Amino acid sequence: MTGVPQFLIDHLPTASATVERPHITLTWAQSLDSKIAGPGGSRVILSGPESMLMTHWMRSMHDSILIGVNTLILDNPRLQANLLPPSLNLPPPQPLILDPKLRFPINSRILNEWNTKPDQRGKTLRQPWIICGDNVSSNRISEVENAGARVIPVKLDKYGYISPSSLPSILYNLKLKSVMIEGGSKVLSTFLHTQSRDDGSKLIDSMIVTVAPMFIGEGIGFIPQNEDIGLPKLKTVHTEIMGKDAVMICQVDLK
Ligand SMILES: NC(=O)C1=CN([C@@H]2O[C@H](COP(=O)(O)OP(=O)(O)OC[C@H]3O[C@@H](n4cnc5c(N)ncnc54)[C@H](OP(=O)(O)O)[C@@H]3O)[C@@H](O)[C@H]2O)C=CC1
Ligand SMILES: Nc1nc(O)c(N)c(N[C@@H]2O[C@H](COP(=O)(O)O)[C@@H](O)[C@H]2O)n1
Repeated sequence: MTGVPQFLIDHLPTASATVERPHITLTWAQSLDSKIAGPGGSRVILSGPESMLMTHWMRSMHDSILIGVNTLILDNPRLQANLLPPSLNLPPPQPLILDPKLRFPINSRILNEWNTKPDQRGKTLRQPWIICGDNVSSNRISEVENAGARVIPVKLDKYGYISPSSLPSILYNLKLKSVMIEGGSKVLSTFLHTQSRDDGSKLIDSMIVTVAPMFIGEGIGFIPQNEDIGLPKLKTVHTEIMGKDAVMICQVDLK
């Protein structure tokens, strides 16, 4: 694979997204028994080399990558498109963390790399942006900002979360045209249970799922147990075999 996989060009129209109507992609990698991590949330390598590279192409096709704070704490991910050739000089995606209580660990890898590799800023790295509740203390916000991250306080919903339906307006304010939501389980669940944006249009534009031919058994499901009622109807727009894995592109079917 020397360039963006053709099926992503054909079925992931992020290039035509606008700040006024940002494109929202929901994506994850799962086992055949629908697990995204092992016991206690331990990280599992599900994607083979081909689908992992495809995931990094997907990252580079979006303005931003979003995860929940638990994924940040458990996986300590890099959230870069670092598997792609550096010679392409592709702009790095903006890391966004949904973190209502601002539990953000200031020793996280995304912040450490931002602070210790100033020459890579804007090349392979962007400053971590943390979206928290507007009830977080100013002392805590200063602590995280002084450590080098940007903190964006927003109104929380009745569950104490960043409301999925309000994400488009948050992206609009941040001038981001697209976001790739990578998980984890709780974030995938609240977004899958929310059909529309505050303006009434469809929330999720694309859903891309890598299915790895393995069973995990005990582990973390793609959504938490007992949250599988009320999930949306889907239609498959494309499937692709990538090495050992199958990649499905679906859309929410509002009909
Ligand atoms: N295989 C894959 O593709 C992936 C696997 N994972 C795995 O997922 C696991 C983590 O998932 P999980 O524990 O569910 O945590 P999440 O990463 O989904 O984070 C959940 C937390 O995010 C905060 N939050 C803010 N807004 C929302 C919202 N709208 N909906 C949900 N949460 C919100 C809350 O923080 P607070 O509690 O502070 O209020 C919540 O508890 C890890 O084990 C990781 O390895 C993660 C990504 C991809
Ligand atoms: N596509 C995919 N395949 C897997 O097998 C995975 N375990 C994940 N996990 C997600 O990727 C993040 C790690 O990213 P970095 O490589 O550190 O940049 C992890 O936090 C999950 O969001 N994804």
